[in-house]
Amino acid sequence: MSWACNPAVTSMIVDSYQVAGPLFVQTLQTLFAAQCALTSDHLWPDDATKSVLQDPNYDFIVVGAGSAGAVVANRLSEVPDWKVLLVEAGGNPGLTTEVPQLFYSNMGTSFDWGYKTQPQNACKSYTAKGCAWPRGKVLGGSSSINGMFYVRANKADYDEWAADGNYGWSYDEILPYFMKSENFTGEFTEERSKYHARDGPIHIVEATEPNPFEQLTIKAAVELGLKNLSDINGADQMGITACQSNIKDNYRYSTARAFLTTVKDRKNLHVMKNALVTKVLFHPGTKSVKGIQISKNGQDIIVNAKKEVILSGGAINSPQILMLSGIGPKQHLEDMDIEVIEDLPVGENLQDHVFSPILYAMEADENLTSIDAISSAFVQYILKGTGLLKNTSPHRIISFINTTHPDSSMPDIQHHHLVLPPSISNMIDVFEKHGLNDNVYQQFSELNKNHLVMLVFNIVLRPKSKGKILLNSKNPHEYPLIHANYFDDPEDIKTIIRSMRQYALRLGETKTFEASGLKLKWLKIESCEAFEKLSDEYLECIARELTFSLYHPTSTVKMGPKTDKAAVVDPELRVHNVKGLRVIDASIMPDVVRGNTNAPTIMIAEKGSDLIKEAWLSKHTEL
Ligand SMILES: Cc1cc2nc3c(=O)[nH]c(=O)nc-3n(C[C@H](O)[C@H](O)[C@H](O)COP(=O)(O)OP(=O)(O)OC[C@H]3O[C@@H](n4cnc5c(N)ncnc54)[C@H](O)[C@@H]3O)c2cc1C
Repeated sequence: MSWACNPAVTSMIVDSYQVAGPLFVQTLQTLFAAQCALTSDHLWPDDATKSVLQDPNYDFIVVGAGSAGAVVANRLSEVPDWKVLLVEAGGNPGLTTEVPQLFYSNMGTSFDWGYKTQPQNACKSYTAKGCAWPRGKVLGGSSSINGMFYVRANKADYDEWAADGNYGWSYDEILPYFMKSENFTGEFTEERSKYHARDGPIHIVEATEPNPFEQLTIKAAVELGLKNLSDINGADQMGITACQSNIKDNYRYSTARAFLTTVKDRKNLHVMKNALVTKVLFHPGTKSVKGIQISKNGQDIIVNAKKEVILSGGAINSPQILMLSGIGPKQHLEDMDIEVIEDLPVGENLQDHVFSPILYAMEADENLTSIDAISSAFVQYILKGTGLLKNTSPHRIISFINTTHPDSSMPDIQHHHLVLPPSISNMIDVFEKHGLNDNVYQQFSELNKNHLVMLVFNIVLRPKSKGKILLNSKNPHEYPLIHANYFDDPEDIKTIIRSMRQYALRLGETKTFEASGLKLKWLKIESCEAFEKLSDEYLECIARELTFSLYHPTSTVKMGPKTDKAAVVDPELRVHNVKGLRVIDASIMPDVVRGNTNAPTIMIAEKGSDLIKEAWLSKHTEL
């Protein structure tokens, strides 16, 4: 039982705070009640360490209970004869992961691996000279800390995968797998039924009750010629929309909720938590997988897989585990003193959605985010399930444009619009959490004191720059090195500047923005002051200083046929030339998709699970 559900503990804490006044006490009680209702341990699968130690033999072992791994573990354990072990480095979700509006507050907590990129000619305004890369370390993985935007990306993404020799991955072939996991709760028209389904485990809601800032952003974008889309996951992706989200009854619907709580009592599914998988083990002298090694509480535990090991550790950790196990670039493994099992380009081809924001601000009431306002928002949320905490409004607006071929059905730029009420640091300190340096942070805080700030993200959807993941050492507890290589290819800078000029900067010229009082603002960045304001050089300088990740790293374990020298797994997600090992997560995307990556990762997991069933049961499951 979570301590928040233990009345003896909570009343002792509440009593000791009586002196702080009734509102504070009420807030505390509300928080405890909320934590208990939303995240009590009884919701999540029990830890199976004892059972694993008693009998460390499974048919399938899934590594990582994230967006993909939770799905794979669920789908494989649908087969009653298969004994499945799911191993996760993190533990149960908590209050801040489950309340939608608090999504940003998980950064830098124990729910976040807290990665940083290596210093480079970008992310320059950060104290650490590297960009922050949050990743979920908790059941549900990054789906438990993400922004819950439900976006399937562009049809052409998947048709390109198929055209490159990845049979079975064209849009028409993968659409049923998106629909398989979906429980769409919005209006269900005939057109919608071509793309959406209502029988899957993940609840998808439409963005109802638009906030005034969401409405004005759409209105301004329409003034600029963008189409107002009714379904971002329907026939057309080009335009602007208030995005669908994976939320149910006002709380986050992560893959842990959708795929693990629902089957937590399944006898043939064991979940081991707070356990780090350190390597994949092979039968001596072969390339055939024997099992895995796990580190838990300082103890090494070996577990055997009779059929397969599936890595679902995500785009940073899956390549790390592969390399620690001897699968990776030969020279790099030798440099790390690791015995080479198979020479493959693991960790290369790293792609991410990089962005730089343009700022707008308007004077606004500081009390919006006062402690009192936040306390009453909590009370409202818990008692009635209403108010600002129940969803991600006013941040739900996204748009897609093509900056070189305006009529194309494939975007090269995506925009998010983050709306930060005055003194947001009372609630979520986005800039501080990213580790921006004092100069930038102080200016932002000063502006945000009595101004609402809107950040318009200019996101490069198909970066030409590619990075790589390398081991720092052969110690599995040491973080790998992330070379993001943002803007290595000058085309990416040109694309971001086109987005700023064609969209972000032009928003300020619309009648809608002018009437709203939102005005363009620049933070003063020393190194950019030498350039003429608004010149290409100035905008490039801003992009290299104020660089952010949209947290979409992919493609480090690239899927492709044997003829593709950059590929690590085949179109059935099996590691090339190795027996009994698949990778199923965001790392297998041949190229990052043109949109947010969570729904595509869940689709990959649905299809990957079916490929495993097909291989071992010689038949497809019903779709
Ligand atoms: C802050 C944030 C916001 C985002 N917002 C959105 C959004 O709104 N919409 C969207 O579509 N996408 C969003 N994304 C991206 C999306 O969530 C990811 O692309 C997706 O979750 C990746 O899924 P995955 O299964 O590949 O990895 P993950 O979901 O990260 O899962 C990997 C799991 O493996 C575990 N693991 C790793 N290594 C080991 C090990 N050695 N041993 C045991 N366990 C291990 C991890 O702890 C984790 O639980 C966001 C991501 C972040 C971080």
